[in-house]
Amino acid sequence: MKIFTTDGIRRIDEATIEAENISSLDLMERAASAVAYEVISRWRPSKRLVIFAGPGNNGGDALAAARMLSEQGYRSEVYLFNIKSSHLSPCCSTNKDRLQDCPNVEFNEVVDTFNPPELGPDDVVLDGLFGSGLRSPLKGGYSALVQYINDSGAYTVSIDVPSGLFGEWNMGTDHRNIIKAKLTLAFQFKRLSFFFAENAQFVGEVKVLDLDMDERAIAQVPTDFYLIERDDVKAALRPHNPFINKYDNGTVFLVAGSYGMMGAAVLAARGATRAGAGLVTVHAPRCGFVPLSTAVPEVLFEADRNEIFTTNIDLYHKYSVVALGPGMGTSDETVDAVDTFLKSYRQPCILDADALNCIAKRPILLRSIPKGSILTPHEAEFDRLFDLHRTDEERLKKAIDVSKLYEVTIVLKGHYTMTVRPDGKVYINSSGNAGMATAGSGDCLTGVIAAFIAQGYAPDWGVVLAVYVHGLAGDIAVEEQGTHGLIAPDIANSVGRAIHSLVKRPE
Ligand SMILES: NC(=O)C1=CN([C@@H]2O[C@H](COP(=O)(O)OP(=O)(O)OC[C@H]3O[C@@H](n4cnc5c(N)ncnc54)[C@H](OP(=O)(O)O)[C@@H]3O)[C@@H](O)[C@H]2O)[C@@H](O)CC1
Ligand SMILES: Nc1ncnc2c1ncn2[C@@H]1O[C@H](COP(=O)(O)OP(=O)(O)O)[C@@H](O)[C@H]1O
Ligand SMILES: [K+]
Repeated sequence: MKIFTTDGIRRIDEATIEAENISSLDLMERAASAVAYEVISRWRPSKRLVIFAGPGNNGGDALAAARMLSEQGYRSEVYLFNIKSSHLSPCCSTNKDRLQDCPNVEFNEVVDTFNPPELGPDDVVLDGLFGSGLRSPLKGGYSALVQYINDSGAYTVSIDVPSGLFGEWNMGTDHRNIIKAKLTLAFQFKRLSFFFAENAQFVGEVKVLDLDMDERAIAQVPTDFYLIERDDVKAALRPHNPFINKYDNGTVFLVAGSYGMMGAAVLAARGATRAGAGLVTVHAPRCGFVPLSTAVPEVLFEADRNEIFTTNIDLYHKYSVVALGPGMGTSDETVDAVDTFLKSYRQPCILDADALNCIAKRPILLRSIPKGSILTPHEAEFDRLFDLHRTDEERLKKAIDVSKLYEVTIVLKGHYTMTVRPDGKVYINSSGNAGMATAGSGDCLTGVIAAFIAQGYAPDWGVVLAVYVHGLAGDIAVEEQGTHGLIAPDIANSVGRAIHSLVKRPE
């Protein structure tokens, strides 16, 4: 699913109006009736409803919803903010007029002074102050109003977006000036800002309301942001050819593990084999031989010269894909080995965990990363490489820049893992759960990504599929273990089932 910018959504609104030969007011009726329906399906008419409407079309939606709710027997107190009678948008103005004779509506137009109503936790607030037309962070009286609503404890339902929140970037906006919705009723599309952890406190539960926007415009309006969902992955996964042999499924060379961290190598290897790699070789220090051959007997072991950490990454065979990092440690000798490897290996590779930490210890190595490589940092690893970032938004912006600069794909791991490609496209993952915040789950992901690329999926798309599959494996495993009990081996062992549930069976 495409995630559009505010500008893109405006273009789709306009295209819908033109294609269907309707007016903005008609589209607003559609939007408002979807909002009213949500209110009716959640609360009884006796619920106290306080509606705040701004001067633009977001306010128009709120006024139209008040009228529709009144027709269904809901009482509401409505506050329309038309400060100094400046101007209402035409649709807002028409809906103000239409509201005048409605029963059950206590209408107040705030022109200069605002006497706030008493609000408490038993009340429902409908927030139609500002939507996608917000031009700058709220301040002054609006800021005070937002804080008043937030402090009241009322159940706040935001129309389209929480007022004060921009659809994309919110750097520099004081968080006190944004409505904290319990429920956001987004028109047709989620917004990019909804996916950043720092904004979860504003958007609350998100429900997307289908306004039946013009399909052609949705297909044609460009965007750089995509939400990856089950159907996208299902359409892309290939079933096995019955005559396949293991080499057709690709070979993975995994450099992972060190004394005390062999579990990381085990999890990465298990992720790779369960995701369908034909043959997996693990290069690890000698101390890894017994744990690896016991825990994952299906993989080959290649011993480093050193007993406890990796010091020499030599490739004696050609592999479909090479992945470095899980549990490797960052001893000086390992940093040297990563350095030598990056300067001699010219194929794209996968760099995770300690491979990234080694590069962070010697940042000049960033320039030696083969073009087309895939980096899979969690937020601390990313910040070690590219400076400290306070928010997911800042981190994503930086990832977009460095992905272009170094021509690498960056998988920013988190609740919504974002895969950032050098062409500026960002793929937001929708699978996975909080139970996956457990040691080793990222190691498993490295193996899954390696396996997808080894099997011949184009790396830039294979990585997106692998991230989804890994999250789905977590979702399958959490059904049995719950979020508290989930551990990384559960995820690795569910990867096969995840793929099995997605692959189309041959007819
Ligand atoms: N397009 C369609 O067909 C449909 C659109 N729909 C709905 O329309 C919404 C977008 O409506 P919109 O474009 O009118 O913008 P909106 O968010 O109401 O705000 C604009 C007003 O706020 C003011 N203002 C802005 N920033 C401010 C600030 N910092 N501080 C103070 N004031 C500020 C701004 O003032 P101005 O900049 O003009 O001076 C203007 O008066 C969208 O989210 C959805 O809910 C649906 O009905 C479906 C059909
Ligand atoms: N709250 C969460 N919701 C969804 N997925 C999560 C959550 N927390 C972590 N994950 C996923 O689990 C993995 C954790 O990776 P990472 O932090 O590298 O783990 P480790 O280093 O212990 O192997 C990532 O794929 C991440 O997207
Ligand atoms: K709003």
